[in-house]
Amino acid sequence: MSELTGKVQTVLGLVDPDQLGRTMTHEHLTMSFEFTCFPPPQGDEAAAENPFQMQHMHWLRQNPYSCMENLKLKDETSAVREELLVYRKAGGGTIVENTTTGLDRDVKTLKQLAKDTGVHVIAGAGFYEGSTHTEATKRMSVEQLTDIIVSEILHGADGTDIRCGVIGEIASGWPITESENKVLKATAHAQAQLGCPVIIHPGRNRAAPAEIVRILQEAGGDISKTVMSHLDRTIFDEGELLEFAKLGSYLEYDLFGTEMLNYTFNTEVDMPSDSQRVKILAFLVKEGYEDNIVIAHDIHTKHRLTKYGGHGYSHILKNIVPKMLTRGISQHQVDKILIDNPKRWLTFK
Ligand SMILES: CCC(=O)NCCS(=O)(=O)O
Repeated sequence: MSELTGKVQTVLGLVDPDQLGRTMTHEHLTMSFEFTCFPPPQGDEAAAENPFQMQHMHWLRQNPYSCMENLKLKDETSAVREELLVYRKAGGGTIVENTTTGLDRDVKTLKQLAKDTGVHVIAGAGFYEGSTHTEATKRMSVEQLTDIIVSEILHGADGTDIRCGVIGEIASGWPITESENKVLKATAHAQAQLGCPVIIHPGRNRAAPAEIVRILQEAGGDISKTVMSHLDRTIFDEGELLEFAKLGSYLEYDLFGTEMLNYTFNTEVDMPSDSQRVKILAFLVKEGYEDNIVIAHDIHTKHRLTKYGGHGYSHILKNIVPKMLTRGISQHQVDKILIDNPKRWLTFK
């Protein structure tokens, strides 16, 4: 038993799990994604330089990662503050903010946003994808990486006393690199010490989620306290999804609000629509996985903010929940997905 046992750790301190309310389990409130910038489609070079105006929004929705300006969510703290106030009004209580080292994590801003808006914010410990690992990170042993993650939860992140309440998003590409493998093992070791929640961003390959679960399990991780993110763009076959679900992690559909034809990160992938996402949730519920589902928007670019005509952090509460209720998911099951499952996951053992 530690002082964390039975509690949830927000950027403002420990809270009773019952205080969380409706929770988006995978969002970003401030981060940089400039390192992912892709060249625009041929002939569209000028479009990537367009100002953020209504007439350019359709292009941005189709090519979100080809406009450098779009990748600087960190410049939008005032807009995000306004959005969080709307989120509260819409019935939201908590946001899990998964920005880890490599994405320009800013826990001081998270703390200020939580104070200003009354939304519980839970910050993420650990490291993003291998391409963002510094040479020093790559040289570290699993033990050194574990110590850093544990310290971000017990003492504070980035030279502050602001403590993280979840490990992740811990990200890997495909195939998993040596450095990513060490970070995954360190994640499992830290989780075994602390009894804390973990959230994973798998590589964009259907084999990635199960491979990561295997690595975590072999290193002593607790899969029942682990969220597997981004299943919307990773596993498409229903049989494969059920095979993965049997492994016991939380199953996260977290790209609600994104509808794009050409998914630059993996052009083989047909990104589902929100209606298709709801259909998959209904399928998982029918198959008995209502206690494992969590959902979110994973906002990580500017164009998804309502300030720029995007869907914002309240889209699920305002638009997706009513749709779920018309597609065979009961209010009780919706409450499990938005309240009970996140609460159970986020509570330290
Ligand atoms: C930092 C945000 C992030 O990693 N988002 C992942 C989006 S996707 O891989 O699912 O397209």
